[in-house]
Amino acid sequence: MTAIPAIATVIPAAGVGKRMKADKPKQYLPLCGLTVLEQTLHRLKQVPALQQFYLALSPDDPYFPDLPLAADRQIQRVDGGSERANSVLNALIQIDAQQYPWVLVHDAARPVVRVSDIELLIQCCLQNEQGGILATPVRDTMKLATAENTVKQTVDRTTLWHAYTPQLFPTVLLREALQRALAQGVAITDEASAMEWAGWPVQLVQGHSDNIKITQAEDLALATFYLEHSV
Ligand SMILES: Nc1ccn([C@@H]2O[C@H](COP(=O)(O)OP(=O)(O)OP(=O)(O)O)[C@@H](O)[C@H]2O)c(=O)n1
Ligand SMILES: C[C@](O)(CO)[C@H](O)COP(=O)(O)O
Repeated sequence: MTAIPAIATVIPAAGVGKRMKADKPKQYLPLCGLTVLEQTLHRLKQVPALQQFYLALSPDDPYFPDLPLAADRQIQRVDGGSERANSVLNALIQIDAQQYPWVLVHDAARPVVRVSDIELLIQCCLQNEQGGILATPVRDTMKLATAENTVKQTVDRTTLWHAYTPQLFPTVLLREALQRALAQGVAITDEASAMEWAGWPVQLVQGHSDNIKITQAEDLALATFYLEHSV
């Protein structure tokens, strides 16, 4: 077993949840007696290596101060940005990379992540000294579409994976990669895409597909099922 150092955690939670079409951002919707954000923090806090949490919130977020989490001294609030990548970068800038050489980034909107999968990701990355992400191989037959939405061809699925969070990288490398990629206008949908763009290897660590992202209304019912059946 590799010795695990303290790891900083960034939680992007500054989105508005357009696709959810609710009366508040999805991270504040109720899920099994807590908010989505609280469920996510509850999972992350069960991992002993995760010690300091940088929570990126909209600067005018009116909901967070009412949660008990607001009094949690392990949580540092930072201002979110216009896109997810800007929110993550704002948090990375606050982290002392000497104290926390590795940083784990996890969406507030993924409340069902398994503690054992987070621990597996940490173990694989530290053991191989290489950043990585939780992911699962695609299961269905995959099609490449034409502009007219007809099938151009069937794609080899053996090399295709779904990318999830958490994603774990050396703090300095991720900060530099994100800064440079954003400055050059590269489209960055997750941390791995910045690291790939900068030329760093990214491991795929197989997790579980119940690590869903709450995106649309029906996802809440599925997350409720998974939480109630305590995966
Ligand atoms: N400017 C942004 C946009 C998103 N996020 C966060 O990034 C995670 C994943 O983003 P997504 O699911 O796209 O959330 P939203 O942007 O809120 O959703 P939508 O695209 O439907 O508006 C969420 O925890 C969200 O709060 C963020 O911190 N800052
Ligand atoms: C980071 C992410 O959750 C990985 O699956 C995802 O990229 C978030 O953004 P999306 O636009 O909802 O895919």
